[in-house]
Amino acid sequence: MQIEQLYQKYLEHPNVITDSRKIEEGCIFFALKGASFNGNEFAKEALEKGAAYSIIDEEKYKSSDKCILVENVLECLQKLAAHHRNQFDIPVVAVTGSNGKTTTKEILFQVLSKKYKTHATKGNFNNHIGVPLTLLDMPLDTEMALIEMGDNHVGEVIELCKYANPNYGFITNIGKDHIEGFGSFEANVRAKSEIFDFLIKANGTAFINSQDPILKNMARRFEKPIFYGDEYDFSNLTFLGASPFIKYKDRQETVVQTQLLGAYNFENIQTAFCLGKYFEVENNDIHDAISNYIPDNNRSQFLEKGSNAIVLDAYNANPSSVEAALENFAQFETEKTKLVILGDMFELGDISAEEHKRMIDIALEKDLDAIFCGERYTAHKTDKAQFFESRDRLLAYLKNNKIENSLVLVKGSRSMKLEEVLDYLG
Ligand SMILES: CC(=O)N[C@H]1[C@@H](OP(=O)(O)OP(=O)(O)OC[C@H]2O[C@@H](n3ccc(=O)[nH]c3=O)[C@H](O)[C@@H]2O)O[C@H](CO)[C@@H](O)[C@@H]1O[C@H](C)C(=O)N[C@@H](C)C(=O)N[C@H](CCC(=O)N[C@@H](CCC[C@@H](N)C(=O)O)C(=O)O)C(=O)O
Ligand SMILES: Nc1ncnc2c1ncn2[C@@H]1O[C@H](COP(=O)(O)OP(=O)(O)OP(=O)(O)O)[C@@H](O)[C@H]1O
Ligand SMILES: C[C@@H](N)C(=O)N[C@H](C)C(=O)O
Repeated sequence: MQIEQLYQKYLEHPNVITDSRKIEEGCIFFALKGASFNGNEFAKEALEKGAAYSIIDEEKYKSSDKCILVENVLECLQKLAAHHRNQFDIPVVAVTGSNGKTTTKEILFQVLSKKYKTHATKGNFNNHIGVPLTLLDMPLDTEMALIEMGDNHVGEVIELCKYANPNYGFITNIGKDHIEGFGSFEANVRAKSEIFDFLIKANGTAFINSQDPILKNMARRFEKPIFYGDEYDFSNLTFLGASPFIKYKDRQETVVQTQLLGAYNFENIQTAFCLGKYFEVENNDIHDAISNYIPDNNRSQFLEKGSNAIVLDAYNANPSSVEAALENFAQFETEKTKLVILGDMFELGDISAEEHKRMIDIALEKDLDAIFCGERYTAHKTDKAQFFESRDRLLAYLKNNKIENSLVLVKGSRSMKLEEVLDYLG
Protein backbone atom coordinates (compact mmCIF):
# COMPACT_ATOMS: atom_id res chain seq x y z
CA MET A 1 0.00 0.00 0.00
CA GLN A 2 1.23 3.49 -0.89
CA ILE A 3 1.97 5.86 1.99
CA GLU A 4 -0.66 8.32 0.71
CA GLN A 5 -3.34 5.59 0.89
CA LEU A 6 -2.23 4.58 4.37
CA TYR A 7 -2.21 8.24 5.36
CA GLN A 8 -5.89 8.53 4.46
CA LYS A 9 -6.61 5.66 6.83
CA TYR A 10 -4.47 7.32 9.50
CA LEU A 11 -6.43 10.58 9.12
CA GLU A 12 -9.58 8.62 9.89
CA HIS A 13 -7.86 6.84 12.78
CA PRO A 14 -5.13 9.17 14.06
CA ASN A 15 -4.14 7.01 17.02
CA VAL A 16 -1.08 4.81 16.56
CA ILE A 17 -0.39 2.03 19.07
CA THR A 18 2.48 -0.46 19.07
CA ASP A 19 1.47 -2.63 22.02
CA SER A 20 -1.51 -4.99 21.71
CA ARG A 21 -1.92 -4.83 25.49
CA LYS A 22 -2.74 -1.13 25.22
CA ILE A 23 -5.20 -1.12 22.31
CA GLU A 24 -7.74 1.69 22.19
CA GLU A 25 -10.92 1.54 20.11
CA GLY A 26 -10.28 2.68 16.52
CA CYS A 27 -6.48 2.89 16.74
CA ILE A 28 -4.00 1.59 14.17
CA PHE A 29 -1.74 -1.15 15.53
CA PHE A 30 1.81 -1.22 14.16
CA ALA A 31 3.33 -4.68 14.67
CA LEU A 32 6.95 -3.94 15.55
CA LYS A 33 9.59 -6.55 16.25
CA GLY A 34 11.56 -6.41 19.48
CA ALA A 35 14.08 -8.42 21.46
CA SER A 36 11.42 -10.70 22.96
CA PHE A 37 8.38 -10.57 20.69
CA ASN A 38 7.30 -10.36 17.07
CA GLY A 39 4.48 -7.80 17.01
CA ASN A 40 2.95 -9.59 13.98
CA GLU A 41 1.81 -12.33 16.34
CA PHE A 42 -0.50 -9.83 18.07
CA ALA A 43 -2.07 -8.33 14.92
CA LYS A 44 -5.24 -10.44 15.17
CA GLU A 45 -5.62 -9.84 18.89
CA ALA A 46 -5.26 -6.08 18.31
CA LEU A 47 -8.15 -6.16 15.81
CA GLU A 48 -10.28 -8.22 18.19
CA LYS A 49 -9.67 -5.62 20.88
CA GLY A 50 -10.92 -2.80 18.62
CA ALA A 51 -8.03 -1.66 16.46
CA ALA A 52 -9.24 -0.36 13.08
CA TYR A 53 -6.20 -1.81 11.28
CA SER A 54 -3.09 -3.82 12.03
CA ILE A 55 0.03 -3.03 10.02
CA ILE A 56 2.07 -6.21 9.56
CA ASP A 57 5.10 -7.34 7.56
CA GLU A 58 4.64 -11.13 7.57
CA GLU A 59 1.96 -12.47 5.25
CA LYS A 60 1.14 -15.49 7.40
CA TYR A 61 -0.37 -13.18 10.04
CA LYS A 62 -2.85 -11.60 7.60
CA SER A 63 -6.03 -12.79 9.29
CA SER A 64 -8.41 -10.29 7.61
CA ASP A 65 -8.67 -7.30 5.24
CA LYS A 66 -7.93 -5.11 8.21
CA CYS A 67 -4.39 -6.45 8.31
CA ILE A 68 -2.34 -4.27 6.00
CA LEU A 69 0.76 -6.01 4.74
CA VAL A 70 3.80 -3.77 4.21
CA GLU A 71 7.46 -4.47 3.45
CA ASN A 72 8.74 -3.43 6.85
CA VAL A 73 6.52 -2.16 9.68
CA LEU A 74 9.17 0.03 11.32
CA GLU A 75 10.09 1.72 8.03
CA CYS A 76 6.41 2.17 7.26
CA LEU A 77 5.90 3.87 10.65
CA GLN A 78 8.84 6.17 9.91
CA LYS A 79 7.61 7.05 6.41
CA LEU A 80 4.07 7.68 7.59
CA ALA A 81 5.40 9.94 10.35
CA ALA A 82 7.48 11.93 7.85
CA HIS A 83 4.46 12.23 5.55
CA HIS A 84 2.29 13.50 8.42
CA ARG A 85 4.90 16.02 9.52
CA ASN A 86 5.15 17.37 5.98
CA GLN A 87 1.49 18.36 6.00
CA PHE A 88 2.37 21.14 8.49
CA ASP A 89 3.80 24.53 7.64
CA ILE A 90 4.80 25.39 11.21
CA PRO A 91 8.00 25.83 13.26
CA VAL A 92 9.37 22.38 14.10
CA VAL A 93 12.18 22.67 16.62
CA ALA A 94 14.64 19.78 16.95
CA VAL A 95 16.40 19.31 20.28
CA THR A 96 19.51 17.19 20.66
CA GLY A 97 22.62 17.16 22.86
CA SER A 98 24.40 15.07 25.45
CA ASN A 99 22.69 16.32 28.59
CA GLY A 100 19.54 18.25 29.39
CA LYS A 101 17.50 17.47 26.25
CA THR A 102 14.37 16.36 28.10
CA THR A 103 14.62 19.06 30.77
CA THR A 104 15.11 21.84 28.21
CA LYS A 105 12.35 20.44 26.02
CA GLU A 106 9.96 20.30 29.01
CA ILE A 107 10.71 23.88 30.12
CA LEU A 108 10.46 25.11 26.55
CA PHE A 109 7.19 23.27 26.08
CA GLN A 110 5.76 25.18 29.06
CA VAL A 111 7.10 28.46 27.65
CA LEU A 112 5.81 28.00 24.09
CA SER A 113 2.46 26.66 25.31
CA LYS A 114 1.79 30.11 26.79
CA LYS A 115 1.25 31.39 23.24
CA TYR A 116 0.98 28.47 20.83
CA LYS A 117 -0.72 25.11 20.58
CA THR A 118 2.52 23.24 21.09
CA HIS A 119 3.17 19.57 20.52
CA ALA A 120 6.25 18.02 22.15
CA THR A 121 7.93 14.66 22.59
CA LYS A 122 6.47 12.83 25.56
CA GLY A 123 9.06 11.80 28.15
CA ASN A 124 12.12 10.42 26.41
CA PHE A 125 10.56 9.10 23.18
CA ASN A 126 13.53 10.29 21.20
CA ASN A 127 14.80 7.46 18.97
CA HIS A 128 13.99 5.80 15.63
CA ILE A 129 10.67 4.56 17.09
CA GLY A 130 9.98 7.37 19.55
CA VAL A 131 10.40 10.25 17.06
CA PRO A 132 7.95 8.74 14.51
CA LEU A 133 5.44 8.04 17.30
CA THR A 134 5.82 11.63 18.51
CA LEU A 135 5.18 12.95 15.00
CA LEU A 136 2.15 10.74 14.47
CA ASP A 137 0.76 11.97 17.78
CA MET A 138 0.78 15.55 16.48
CA PRO A 139 -2.77 16.94 16.16
CA LEU A 140 -3.69 18.76 12.95
CA ASP A 141 -4.19 22.08 14.75
CA THR A 142 -0.62 22.10 16.14
CA GLU A 143 1.08 25.50 15.81
CA MET A 144 4.54 24.62 17.04
CA ALA A 145 6.37 21.30 17.49
CA LEU A 146 9.29 20.38 19.71
CA ILE A 147 10.99 17.14 18.80
CA GLU A 148 13.65 15.57 21.07
CA MET A 149 16.33 13.52 19.30
CA GLY A 150 18.56 11.11 21.21
CA ASP A 151 21.52 9.25 19.81
CA ASN A 152 24.20 6.79 20.75
CA HIS A 153 25.88 6.37 17.38
CA VAL A 154 26.92 8.43 14.36
CA GLY A 155 24.24 8.87 11.69
CA GLU A 156 21.26 8.60 14.00
CA VAL A 157 20.35 12.28 14.33
CA ILE A 158 20.38 12.86 10.57
CA GLU A 159 17.94 9.94 10.19
CA LEU A 160 15.65 11.41 12.83
CA CYS A 161 15.84 14.78 11.04
CA LYS A 162 14.64 13.10 7.86
CA TYR A 163 11.41 12.09 9.64
CA ALA A 164 10.94 15.30 11.64
CA ASN A 165 12.13 17.72 8.93
CA PRO A 166 12.92 20.48 11.48
CA ASN A 167 13.29 24.10 10.44
CA TYR A 168 14.75 25.18 13.80
CA GLY A 169 17.07 23.39 16.17
CA PHE A 170 19.65 23.47 18.91
CA ILE A 171 22.18 21.30 20.67
CA THR A 172 22.03 21.58 24.47
CA ASN A 173 25.73 20.71 24.90
CA ILE A 174 28.18 18.01 23.80
CA GLY A 175 29.85 15.86 26.43
CA LYS A 176 31.19 12.39 27.07
CA ASP A 177 27.94 10.43 26.81
CA HIS A 178 27.55 7.07 25.02
CA ILE A 179 31.20 7.00 23.86
CA GLU A 180 30.91 3.23 23.42
CA GLY A 181 28.61 3.79 20.43
CA PHE A 182 30.26 6.94 19.07
CA GLY A 183 33.83 5.64 19.39
CA SER A 184 35.26 8.94 20.64
CA PHE A 185 34.28 12.36 21.90
CA GLU A 186 35.18 13.83 18.49
CA ALA A 187 32.78 11.41 16.80
CA ASN A 188 30.09 12.46 19.27
CA VAL A 189 30.68 16.09 18.26
CA ARG A 190 30.28 15.10 14.62
CA ALA A 191 27.18 13.08 15.40
CA LYS A 192 25.47 15.88 17.31
CA SER A 193 26.32 18.36 14.53
CA GLU A 194 24.20 16.31 12.12
CA ILE A 195 21.27 18.42 13.31
CA PHE A 196 23.09 21.48 11.95
CA ASP A 197 24.01 19.68 8.70
CA PHE A 198 20.30 19.14 8.19
CA LEU A 199 19.29 22.70 9.13
CA ILE A 200 21.91 24.22 6.82
CA LYS A 201 20.60 22.25 3.85
CA ALA A 202 17.01 23.05 4.79
CA ASN A 203 17.81 26.75 5.19
CA GLY A 204 16.75 26.45 8.82
CA THR A 205 17.71 28.38 11.94
CA ALA A 206 20.05 27.29 14.72
CA PHE A 207 19.95 28.62 18.28
CA ILE A 208 23.43 28.73 19.78
CA ASN A 209 24.56 28.99 23.38
CA SER A 210 27.39 31.48 22.91
CA GLN A 211 29.00 30.44 26.20
CA ASP A 212 29.72 26.99 24.80
CA PRO A 213 32.92 27.15 22.69
CA ILE A 214 32.14 24.01 20.65
CA LEU A 215 28.67 25.24 19.74
CA LYS A 216 29.91 28.76 19.06
CA ASN A 217 32.45 27.35 16.64
CA MET A 218 29.75 25.33 14.88
CA ALA A 219 27.65 28.49 14.53
CA ARG A 220 30.10 29.79 11.93
CA ARG A 221 28.48 27.43 9.46
CA PHE A 222 25.23 29.42 9.63
CA GLU A 223 24.60 32.75 7.97
CA LYS A 224 22.38 34.06 10.74
CA PRO A 225 22.45 31.91 13.87
CA ILE A 226 20.49 33.10 16.90
CA PHE A 227 22.93 33.48 19.81
CA TYR A 228 22.04 33.52 23.47
CA GLY A 229 23.91 33.55 26.75
CA ASP A 230 26.16 36.49 26.01
CA GLU A 231 25.63 39.90 27.61
CA TYR A 232 25.14 41.39 24.14
CA ASP A 233 22.52 38.87 23.06
CA PHE A 234 18.88 39.83 22.90
CA SER A 235 17.84 37.25 25.48
CA ASN A 236 20.56 37.63 28.10
CA LEU A 237 19.81 36.43 31.64
CA THR A 238 22.01 36.81 34.74
CA PHE A 239 22.59 33.86 37.04
CA LEU A 240 22.05 34.88 40.68
CA GLY A 241 22.86 31.57 42.36
CA ALA A 242 21.54 28.07 42.97
CA SER A 243 21.21 27.46 46.65
CA PRO A 244 19.62 25.05 46.20
CA PHE A 245 17.26 26.36 43.47
CA ILE A 246 18.34 28.60 40.59
CA LYS A 247 17.54 32.29 40.81
CA TYR A 248 18.13 34.60 37.84
CA LYS A 249 17.28 38.06 36.59
CA ASP A 250 16.54 39.42 33.15
CA ARG A 251 17.59 42.68 31.50
CA GLN A 252 14.69 44.51 33.14
CA GLU A 253 16.05 43.37 36.54
CA THR A 254 13.06 41.08 37.07
CA VAL A 255 14.24 38.43 39.55
CA VAL A 256 12.88 34.92 39.04
CA GLN A 257 13.02 32.07 41.55
CA THR A 258 12.90 28.67 39.89
CA GLN A 259 12.37 25.16 41.21
CA LEU A 260 15.36 23.83 39.29
CA LEU A 261 18.42 22.54 41.09
CA GLY A 262 21.94 22.77 39.86
CA ALA A 263 23.85 25.54 38.11
CA TYR A 264 23.94 23.26 35.04
CA ASN A 265 20.21 23.76 34.64
CA PHE A 266 20.80 27.48 34.07
CA GLU A 267 21.87 26.83 30.48
CA ASN A 268 18.66 24.85 29.97
CA ILE A 269 16.69 27.85 31.28
CA GLN A 270 18.62 30.23 29.02
CA THR A 271 17.80 28.12 25.98
CA ALA A 272 14.10 28.06 26.83
CA PHE A 273 14.14 31.80 27.49
CA CYS A 274 15.89 32.52 24.18
CA LEU A 275 13.41 30.51 22.12
CA GLY A 276 10.50 32.02 24.06
CA LYS A 277 11.75 35.52 23.20
CA TYR A 278 12.48 34.57 19.58
CA PHE A 279 8.95 33.24 19.13
CA GLU A 280 7.55 36.35 20.84
CA VAL A 281 6.11 34.86 24.00
CA GLU A 282 5.50 37.65 26.58
CA ASN A 283 8.35 38.12 29.07
CA ASN A 284 6.16 37.53 32.10
CA ASP A 285 4.68 34.41 30.57
CA ILE A 286 8.17 33.03 29.93
CA HIS A 287 9.22 33.67 33.53
CA ASP A 288 5.95 32.21 34.79
CA ALA A 289 6.48 29.02 32.77
CA ILE A 290 10.10 28.66 33.91
CA SER A 291 9.42 29.34 37.58
CA ASN A 292 6.57 26.83 37.72
CA TYR A 293 8.47 23.97 36.11
CA ILE A 294 9.30 21.16 38.57
CA PRO A 295 11.56 18.35 37.28
CA ASP A 296 10.46 14.77 37.83
CA ASN A 297 11.46 11.20 36.99
CA ASN A 298 14.76 11.27 38.96
CA ARG A 299 16.07 14.23 36.98
CA SER A 300 17.62 16.60 39.54
CA GLN A 301 14.73 16.25 41.99
CA PHE A 302 14.99 17.73 45.48
CA LEU A 303 13.39 15.63 48.22
CA GLU A 304 13.32 15.65 52.00
CA LYS A 305 13.15 12.38 53.94
CA GLY A 306 13.40 12.36 57.72
CA SER A 307 16.46 14.39 58.67
CA ASN A 308 17.98 14.02 55.18
CA ALA A 309 17.71 16.22 52.11
CA ILE A 310 18.26 14.43 48.82
CA VAL A 311 19.27 15.51 45.34
CA LEU A 312 17.87 12.60 43.34
CA ASP A 313 19.62 12.59 39.99
CA ALA A 314 19.47 8.89 39.22
CA TYR A 315 17.93 9.09 35.73
CA ASN A 316 21.27 8.76 33.93
CA ALA A 317 24.96 9.49 34.29
CA ASN A 318 27.98 10.19 32.13
CA PRO A 319 31.27 11.92 32.97
CA SER A 320 30.04 15.36 31.86
CA SER A 321 26.84 15.30 33.86
CA VAL A 322 28.46 13.70 36.94
CA GLU A 323 31.21 16.31 36.93
CA ALA A 324 28.60 19.09 36.67
CA ALA A 325 26.57 17.52 39.47
CA LEU A 326 29.63 17.23 41.75
CA GLU A 327 30.69 20.83 41.04
CA ASN A 328 27.24 21.99 41.92
CA PHE A 329 26.85 19.78 44.98
CA ALA A 330 30.19 20.93 46.42
CA GLN A 331 28.92 24.51 46.32
CA PHE A 332 25.71 23.88 48.26
CA GLU A 333 25.69 25.64 51.60
CA THR A 334 24.36 23.40 54.36
CA GLU A 335 24.84 22.53 58.01
CA LYS A 336 24.28 18.89 57.12
CA THR A 337 26.93 16.33 56.25
CA LYS A 338 27.37 16.18 52.49
CA LEU A 339 27.37 12.68 51.01
CA VAL A 340 27.50 11.61 47.37
CA ILE A 341 26.27 8.19 46.29
CA LEU A 342 27.52 7.57 42.76
CA GLY A 343 26.60 4.57 40.64
CA ASP A 344 28.44 3.20 37.62
CA MET A 345 28.25 5.13 34.34
CA PHE A 346 27.30 2.92 31.37
CA GLU A 347 28.07 2.88 27.63
CA LEU A 348 31.42 4.69 27.90
CA GLY A 349 33.57 2.28 25.89
CA ASP A 350 37.32 2.91 25.99
CA ILE A 351 37.10 5.93 28.30
CA SER A 352 35.16 4.05 30.98
CA ALA A 353 38.03 3.12 33.33
CA GLU A 354 39.78 6.50 33.23
CA GLU A 355 36.50 8.40 33.67
CA HIS A 356 35.32 6.34 36.65
CA LYS A 357 38.71 6.93 38.28
CA ARG A 358 38.45 10.66 37.46
CA MET A 359 35.01 10.97 39.05
CA ILE A 360 36.37 9.37 42.25
CA ASP A 361 39.26 11.86 42.25
CA ILE A 362 36.90 14.82 41.76
CA ALA A 363 34.60 13.75 44.59
CA LEU A 364 37.54 13.23 46.95
CA GLU A 365 39.28 16.48 45.94
CA LYS A 366 36.09 18.26 46.88
CA ASP A 367 36.32 16.63 50.29
CA LEU A 368 32.90 15.03 50.00
CA ASP A 369 31.88 11.90 51.90
CA ALA A 370 31.43 9.40 49.11
CA ILE A 371 29.91 6.01 48.43
CA PHE A 372 30.58 4.41 45.04
CA CYS A 373 28.41 1.62 43.73
CA GLY A 374 29.07 -0.79 40.87
CA GLU A 375 31.97 -2.82 39.55
CA ARG A 376 33.31 -0.01 37.33
CA TYR A 377 33.88 2.22 40.35
CA THR A 378 34.98 -0.63 42.61
CA ALA A 379 37.80 -1.43 40.15
CA HIS A 380 39.44 1.80 41.44
CA LYS A 381 38.76 1.20 45.12
CA THR A 382 40.61 3.39 47.65
CA ASP A 383 40.26 3.49 51.42
CA LYS A 384 39.18 7.16 51.30
CA ALA A 385 35.61 6.21 50.36
CA GLN A 386 33.21 3.30 50.59
CA PHE A 387 32.74 0.97 47.63
CA PHE A 388 29.97 -1.56 46.93
CA GLU A 389 30.16 -3.90 43.96
CA SER A 390 26.42 -3.96 43.42
CA ARG A 391 23.28 -2.03 44.27
CA ASP A 392 22.03 -4.94 46.39
CA ARG A 393 25.15 -4.79 48.55
CA LEU A 394 24.75 -1.03 48.93
CA LEU A 395 21.08 -1.42 49.88
CA ALA A 396 21.96 -4.09 52.46
CA TYR A 397 24.53 -1.73 53.95
CA LEU A 398 22.12 1.22 54.07
CA LYS A 399 19.49 -0.95 55.73
CA ASN A 400 21.79 -1.54 58.69
CA ASN A 401 23.64 1.79 58.70
CA LYS A 402 21.21 4.66 58.82
CA ILE A 403 22.18 7.86 57.08
CA GLU A 404 20.96 10.87 59.04
CA ASN A 405 21.12 14.62 58.98
CA SER A 406 22.80 14.54 55.57
CA LEU A 407 22.49 16.25 52.23
CA VAL A 408 22.79 13.36 49.76
CA LEU A 409 23.47 13.45 46.01
CA VAL A 410 22.37 10.25 44.25
CA LYS A 411 23.53 9.84 40.65
CA GLY A 412 24.13 6.85 38.41
CA SER A 413 23.24 5.37 35.03
CA ARG A 414 19.68 4.19 34.40
CA SER A 415 20.52 0.50 34.70
CA MET A 416 21.91 1.08 38.20
CA LYS A 417 18.40 2.08 39.37
CA LEU A 418 19.95 4.04 42.21
CA GLU A 419 16.60 5.64 43.06
CA GLU A 420 16.05 2.47 45.12
CA VAL A 421 18.35 3.90 47.81
CA LEU A 422 15.57 6.38 48.61
CA ASP A 423 13.76 3.71 50.64
CA TYR A 424 16.74 3.63 52.99
CA LEU A 425 17.40 7.35 53.33
CA GLY A 426 15.27 8.50 56.26
C1 LIG B 1 9.94 -2.22 19.73
C2 LIG B 1 9.46 -1.69 21.03
O1 LIG B 1 8.46 -1.00 21.10
N1 LIG B 1 10.20 -1.99 22.07
C3 LIG B 1 9.80 -1.74 23.44
C4 LIG B 1 9.69 -3.07 24.11
O2 LIG B 1 10.96 -3.68 24.12
P1 LIG B 1 11.41 -4.99 23.33
O3 LIG B 1 12.44 -4.63 22.32
O4 LIG B 1 11.77 -5.99 24.35
O5 LIG B 1 10.14 -5.43 22.53
P2 LIG B 1 9.32 -6.74 22.73
O6 LIG B 1 10.11 -7.83 22.14
O7 LIG B 1 8.86 -6.84 24.14
O8 LIG B 1 8.05 -6.45 21.83
C5 LIG B 1 8.10 -6.22 20.43
C6 LIG B 1 6.87 -5.51 20.02
O9 LIG B 1 5.74 -6.36 20.29
C7 LIG B 1 4.78 -5.66 21.01
N2 LIG B 1 4.04 -6.55 21.86
C8 LIG B 1 4.64 -7.37 22.75
C9 LIG B 1 3.89 -8.21 23.56
C10 LIG B 1 2.51 -8.21 23.45
O10 LIG B 1 1.76 -8.95 24.15
N3 LIG B 1 1.94 -7.39 22.54
C11 LIG B 1 2.67 -6.56 21.75
O11 LIG B 1 2.10 -5.80 20.93
C12 LIG B 1 5.59 -4.62 21.82
O12 LIG B 1 4.81 -3.54 22.24
C13 LIG B 1 6.65 -4.22 20.82
O13 LIG B 1 6.17 -3.20 19.97
O14 LIG B 1 9.27 -2.92 25.41
C14 LIG B 1 10.22 -2.16 26.22
C15 LIG B 1 9.68 -2.07 27.63
O15 LIG B 1 8.44 -1.47 27.64
C16 LIG B 1 10.40 -0.76 25.62
O16 LIG B 1 11.40 -0.06 26.35
C17 LIG B 1 10.83 -0.89 24.18
O17 LIG B 1 10.92 0.39 23.63
C18 LIG B 1 12.05 0.59 22.78
C19 LIG B 1 13.34 0.65 23.61
C20 LIG B 1 11.95 1.92 22.09
O18 LIG B 1 12.84 2.25 21.31
N4 LIG B 1 10.92 2.74 22.37
C21 LIG B 1 10.77 4.07 21.80
C22 LIG B 1 9.29 4.44 21.81
C23 LIG B 1 11.53 5.13 22.64
O19 LIG B 1 11.74 6.24 22.18
N5 LIG B 1 11.89 4.78 23.85
C24 LIG B 1 12.53 5.69 24.82
C25 LIG B 1 14.03 5.38 24.98
C26 LIG B 1 14.85 5.96 23.86
C27 LIG B 1 16.34 5.91 24.18
O20 LIG B 1 16.82 4.98 24.78
N6 LIG B 1 17.07 6.97 23.78
C28 LIG B 1 18.50 7.09 24.00
C29 LIG B 1 19.18 7.53 22.70
C30 LIG B 1 18.75 6.75 21.50
C31 LIG B 1 19.58 5.52 21.31
C32 LIG B 1 19.05 4.67 20.16
N7 LIG B 1 20.12 4.27 19.29
C33 LIG B 1 18.39 3.45 20.75
O21 LIG B 1 19.05 2.39 20.75
O22 LIG B 1 17.27 3.53 21.21
C34 LIG B 1 18.80 8.19 24.99
O23 LIG B 1 19.92 8.17 25.56
O24 LIG B 1 17.96 9.06 25.28
C35 LIG B 1 11.88 5.46 26.17
O25 LIG B 1 11.16 4.45 26.30
O26 LIG B 1 12.07 6.30 27.06
N1 LIG C 1 22.87 21.38 30.85
C1 LIG C 1 23.29 20.32 31.51
N2 LIG C 1 24.62 20.05 31.69
C2 LIG C 1 25.05 18.94 32.34
N3 LIG C 1 24.21 18.04 32.88
C3 LIG C 1 22.89 18.26 32.75
C4 LIG C 1 22.36 19.39 32.06
N4 LIG C 1 21.01 19.31 32.08
C5 LIG C 1 20.70 18.20 32.73
N5 LIG C 1 21.82 17.55 33.14
C6 LIG C 1 21.90 16.24 33.85
O1 LIG C 1 21.32 15.23 33.02
C7 LIG C 1 20.30 14.54 33.73
C8 LIG C 1 19.22 14.08 32.78
O2 LIG C 1 18.57 15.22 32.27
P1 LIG C 1 17.69 15.11 30.96
O3 LIG C 1 16.82 13.93 31.07
O4 LIG C 1 17.07 16.44 30.74
O5 LIG C 1 18.83 14.85 29.89
P2 LIG C 1 18.69 14.10 28.50
O6 LIG C 1 19.74 14.69 27.62
O7 LIG C 1 17.29 14.18 28.02
O8 LIG C 1 19.03 12.60 28.85
P3 LIG C 1 18.72 11.28 27.94
O9 LIG C 1 19.56 11.39 26.73
O10 LIG C 1 19.12 10.16 28.81
O11 LIG C 1 17.27 11.30 27.63
C9 LIG C 1 19.85 15.53 34.79
O12 LIG C 1 19.26 14.88 35.86
C10 LIG C 1 21.14 16.24 35.15
O13 LIG C 1 21.90 15.47 36.03
C1 LIG D 1 18.52 6.41 30.00
C2 LIG D 1 19.27 6.53 28.69
N1 LIG D 1 18.63 7.52 27.93
C3 LIG D 1 20.69 6.94 29.01
O1 LIG D 1 21.00 8.10 29.16
N2 LIG D 1 21.55 5.95 29.16
C4 LIG D 1 22.83 6.16 29.76
C5 LIG D 1 23.77 5.08 29.37
C6 LIG D 1 22.65 6.19 31.27
O2 LIG D 1 21.69 5.60 31.80
O3 LIG D 1 23.47 6.79 31.95
